[in-house]
Amino acid sequence: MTEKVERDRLPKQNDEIVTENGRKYKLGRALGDGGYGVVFISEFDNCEIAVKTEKFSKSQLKVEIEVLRAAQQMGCKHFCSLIDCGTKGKDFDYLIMTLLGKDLHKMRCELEDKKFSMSTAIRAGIQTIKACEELHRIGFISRDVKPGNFAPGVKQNRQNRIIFMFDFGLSRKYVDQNNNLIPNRKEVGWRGTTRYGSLDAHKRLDLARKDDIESWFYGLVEMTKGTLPWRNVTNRTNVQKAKELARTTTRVQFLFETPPQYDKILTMIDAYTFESTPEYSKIIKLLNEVKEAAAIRDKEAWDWEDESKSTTVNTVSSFSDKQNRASKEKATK
Ligand SMILES: Nc1ncnc2c1ncn2[C@@H]1O[C@H](COP(=O)(O)OP(=O)(O)OP(=O)(O)O)[C@@H](O)[C@H]1O
Repeated sequence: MTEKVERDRLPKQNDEIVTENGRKYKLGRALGDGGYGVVFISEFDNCEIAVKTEKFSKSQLKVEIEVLRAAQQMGCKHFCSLIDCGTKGKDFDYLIMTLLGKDLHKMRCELEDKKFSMSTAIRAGIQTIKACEELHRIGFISRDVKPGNFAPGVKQNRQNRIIFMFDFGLSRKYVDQNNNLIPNRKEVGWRGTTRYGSLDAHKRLDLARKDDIESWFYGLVEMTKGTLPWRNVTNRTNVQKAKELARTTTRVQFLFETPPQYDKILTMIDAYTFESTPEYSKIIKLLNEVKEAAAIRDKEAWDWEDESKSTTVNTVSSFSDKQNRASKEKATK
């Protein structure tokens, strides 16, 4: 009788990961549940760090490692440092990186009125588009830009004023070795998270830098207003329709109580094509105009640092397709 080979076993709290060169990481509590894995807290050199693990056969960590390596080489500001990485047999892959705080989606949902102050929304908007610009500069697109994939760093590392981009499981190179754009592959299928997906993502088209910026814009509006018109719509085609209407019939409601600069930014984004280089500086300039008009200063506390504003409740995130697929798989097991 052949013995059944066990594989795809994720580690648990209190397990130890021993790397190829003998470093040991004792896993603490789980910080988050990803699509096919778990992120744990751990310690290295007396510093708290994060350990992302993914099932061996489903692992997307290779591309994440590529992104973090490239970001490190190019001195990017809005990315975690890659501390270690490896594979444990046929069980799981792991990636060890800088610890971050709670993501912007969780942080917003924990606020009393579920929306950020203009000061936090604008400053988070500027930092998150800068993170997208850095990702694009190193040759990758995210294809899953959303507030849930950005988080501030932690005080321990003096990074609590910086917002980081994380989760590159759906990322892809958009340029080749010679830095030429990879040609449009036209129809390739859905990628990303329904709530923040670009119109071209809904059309299942190949995505480009402009799609990351369109998703970033939906996140900006949500952080500012606390909601998006398609928040409670589950059917993807109806979400697409709502996004299309937000350009025409419902544009005024969509952008109601947002600064007039947001309207200009949306017009700019909608003019982009697959090949366009988004005008990051122009968009940041418009956001800086909002900052100046409202006398917002960089030193101000973030909303989540202000205890009077926070209610700590459990939040339901907007799940990516990877997470949805993984939970369905779990449920059918
Ligand atoms: N460096 C980090 N520091 C602290 N927490 C983290 C870190 N990286 C990830 N997390 C937490 O773990 C959760 C899952 O991480 P991540 O989004 O990278 O996993 P994923 O499997 O790619 O998830 P998804 O299915 O959303 O694509 C995050 O929502 C976050 O709460």
